[in-house]
Amino acid sequence: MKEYWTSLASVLGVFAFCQTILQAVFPPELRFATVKLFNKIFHCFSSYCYFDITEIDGVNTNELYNAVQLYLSSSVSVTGNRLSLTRALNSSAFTFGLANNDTISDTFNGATVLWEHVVTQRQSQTFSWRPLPEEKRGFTLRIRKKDKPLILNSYLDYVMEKANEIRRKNQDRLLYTNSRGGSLDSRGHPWESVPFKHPSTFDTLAMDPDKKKEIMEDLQDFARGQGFYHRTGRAWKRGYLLYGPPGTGKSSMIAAMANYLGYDIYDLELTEVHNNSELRKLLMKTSSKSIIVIEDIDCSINLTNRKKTNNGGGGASRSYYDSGDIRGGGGGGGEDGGNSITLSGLLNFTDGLWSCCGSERIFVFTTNHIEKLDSALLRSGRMDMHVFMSFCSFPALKILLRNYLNYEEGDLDGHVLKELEMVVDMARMTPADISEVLIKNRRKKDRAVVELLETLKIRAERNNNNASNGGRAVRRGKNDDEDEEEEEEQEKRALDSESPKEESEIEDNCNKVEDEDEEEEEEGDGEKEKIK
Ligand SMILES: Nc1ncnc2c1ncn2[C@@H]1O[C@H](COP(=O)(O)OP(=O)(O)OP(=O)(O)O)[C@@H](O)[C@H]1O
Ligand SMILES: [Mg+2]
Repeated sequence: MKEYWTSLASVLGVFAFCQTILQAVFPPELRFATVKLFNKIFHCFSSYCYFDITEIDGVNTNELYNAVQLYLSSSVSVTGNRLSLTRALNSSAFTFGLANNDTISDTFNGATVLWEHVVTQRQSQTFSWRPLPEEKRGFTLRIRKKDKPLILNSYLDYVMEKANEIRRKNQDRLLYTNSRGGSLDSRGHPWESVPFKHPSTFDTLAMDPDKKKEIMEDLQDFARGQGFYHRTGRAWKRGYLLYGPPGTGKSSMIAAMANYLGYDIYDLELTEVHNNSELRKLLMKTSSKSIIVIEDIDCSINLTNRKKTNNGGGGASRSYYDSGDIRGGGGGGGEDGGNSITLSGLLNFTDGLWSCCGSERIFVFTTNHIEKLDSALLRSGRMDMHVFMSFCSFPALKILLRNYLNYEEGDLDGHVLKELEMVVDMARMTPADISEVLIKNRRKKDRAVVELLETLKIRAERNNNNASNGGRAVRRGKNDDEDEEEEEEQEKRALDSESPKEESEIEDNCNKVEDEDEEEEEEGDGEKEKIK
């Protein structure tokens, strides 16, 4: 032990002697330069190079720092001994982090890198427009010099991508709205957000299973289609138009889409947007991987501009090109003089050059009255997929029975099922109406089914009577020389062909819901014949 202390004392003596010599040889003003020089010489011969990624870059937060922190959280949670734990606002998951001044190694394409989390006290408060944290934080990335091209080209991109993935997985989706009449928040952001917690999924959505599958596949193709969109020179976006009577699940479908893809929702309140340029700014502030929704599009956009030049229906697309608002059309026209958004502004929003300022975005418009929409708005490329949300069909009814009563197909009496199948189409009830009947009696399953069957039968009978009364009224209005049999045959043909059937269904429903006016039913039939 004595020997140990003696040798330690001699080492310290030598160290003190060297320090004295150094101080004598190098005056204080040269000392700093000498250390720098030694550092440089050391780095010249070292096979490593170092990159500092500081938390604050000038006055802005360095996105790469946050990304690295998140990226490392996935590997750190497995290997680290001392970890920092955080839970971000709106997040439902904990995030692990590298503790202060700790290191972790990572490999990428065969190259090994070392990350160090460097935390130091900020020496003096330098001048800044905003208060800076007391600690200076950053990551130092150590890589071999020979790996530099590989790491700089692809590793950092990979880190960013992985971090975004983790963020999406950890963070609850957000629902944004612009309902502040165009004012900005303290960060200059025009959207305000709340966590998006809608529980609707494609599993709970009551609709035709084939149609549902088609939509889910379309969404998947879109989400995985970066290469395809790039190759074909198309902006990476897709438009869906959901149309149908109220209470058929249009809003529920949007929530299911967001939950399926893990996207945020931007619910655009058009009545709060003052002009086209404001609309464009809102678009610019939306993020990728999001769904931009305009509900009840026929009610929210002022179509008077269209009507001014629209010579009575039919010429909708012509009005787009003829409209005075199109003067500034290429760049989002109409904003120069007006203080309201125009149809051309909306078209540019969905399809103009500015619509590609982000990527991987879905536009969803909903309406109860597709016939009121301008054909320019409906064309492919803007609204790529038109989804008719119809009255409750038998397959959809089975989904509702499963959702609300926990009934699987085999649980119900075969005879009851057959009866339900027979009346459900004729009843033309919306899933919302049927849900209400089921919710009311959800504690007494048998009663729920009996009451549902009764309601369906009553509605079916009423519709049947209405149809036969309406049919008679139409026939009364026809010229005497028209052959009745031929008329009936034409009606049958119209019902057989799919899309006119859907259109007539909406109109029939609207007539029923709004005023059940016989005259409107006549108009509906006239319209149906136009489509034919
Ligand atoms: N297809 C459906 N599947 C499951 N539930 C549905 C469906 N349609 C409607 N519902 C139920 O009815 C309620 C209203 O539906 P939703 O708001 O989606 O209808 P909507 O078509 O958007 O109506 P509106 O045109 O009035 O906006 C929902 O909360 C949901 O519970
Ligand atoms: Mg809705």
